[in-house]
Amino acid sequence: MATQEKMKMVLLACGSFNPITNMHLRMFELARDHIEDTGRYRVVKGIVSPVGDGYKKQGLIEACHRLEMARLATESSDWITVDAWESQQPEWVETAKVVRHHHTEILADEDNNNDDVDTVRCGKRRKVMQNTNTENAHLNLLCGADVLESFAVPNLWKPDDIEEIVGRYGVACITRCGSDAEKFINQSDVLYKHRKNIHVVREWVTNEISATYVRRALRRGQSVRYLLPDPVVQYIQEHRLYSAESEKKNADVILAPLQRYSNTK
Ligand SMILES: Nc1ncnc2c1ncn2[C@@H]1O[C@H](COP(=O)(O)OP(=O)(O)OP(=O)(O)O)[C@@H](O)[C@H]1O
Ligand SMILES: NC(=O)c1ccc[n+]([C@@H]2O[C@H](COP(=O)(O)O)[C@@H](O)[C@H]2O)c1
Repeated sequence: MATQEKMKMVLLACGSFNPITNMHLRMFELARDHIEDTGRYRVVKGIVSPVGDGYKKQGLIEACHRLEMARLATESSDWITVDAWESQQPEWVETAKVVRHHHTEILADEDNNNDDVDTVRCGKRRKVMQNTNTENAHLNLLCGADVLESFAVPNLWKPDDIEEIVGRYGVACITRCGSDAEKFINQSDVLYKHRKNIHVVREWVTNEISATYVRRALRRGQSVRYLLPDPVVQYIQEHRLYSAESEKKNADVILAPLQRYSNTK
């Protein structure tokens, strides 16, 4: 019996990463195991995409620091990378747009690879269409169950964006204390419709490392070692990040998506 070719899958995590924690890295490993276990996919890449400063979340420090910490955290990984595109946009970018951007990049990479193969085979450059198996490149948004549940918060997500993310691309959702992903999917018509595109990934070692907790510990001068990769702990110390002052950033500002969608009514 011919073995079916596995489809390539890229995992994209969008978030504040303020700062990136060991749990963020673990999410990638958990999702890769789960998705490869289906026997249908080969997870080839993980992308960390820190949100831009325009998101205006309380306590969000500058993107350049969050990016650098994410880079330090992933430098020893052979499959997780950091991408600066989202954080470099002048305004906050909807997650659906970020997903679209990365999917386009992946397809372009695939085309280039196919092009190269063909160039070698034919000895001359020509436009290749027949080898371009775009069906083969999949991208899932990787997130915690809290993000999935945030789809129900009024004025936070555009319904079309949810439909696009879940229907066209798919989601890998890591369970989180206090969230019931399966129940939420069952209660949401759009998520139920696309339930086959949602991988609910169970974290059996319930783990509540959160960036909020890490920032609080840092403000109190408590150790955050082993919650974050060592080079990230060092970077935070060197740059004296996270203080009572930094936590006040954006305190009186409305979160960018709430601002954008409340104004369009
Ligand atoms: N302990 C955890 N379990 C499951 N998912 C998590 C956990 N921590 C973070 N995530 C997920 O990681 C992604 C990026 O995290 P992000 O930095 O935005 O949130 P966070 O760590 O919860 O930060 P904050 O505490 O500042 O809200 C999100 O999809 C979030 O749901
Ligand atoms: N409408 C949207 O596209 C929308 C709304 C809220 C949050 N998000 C994204 O979800 C992520 C959530 O980050 P936090 O959990 O740190 O708030 C961020 O990347 C943010 O851009 C997207």
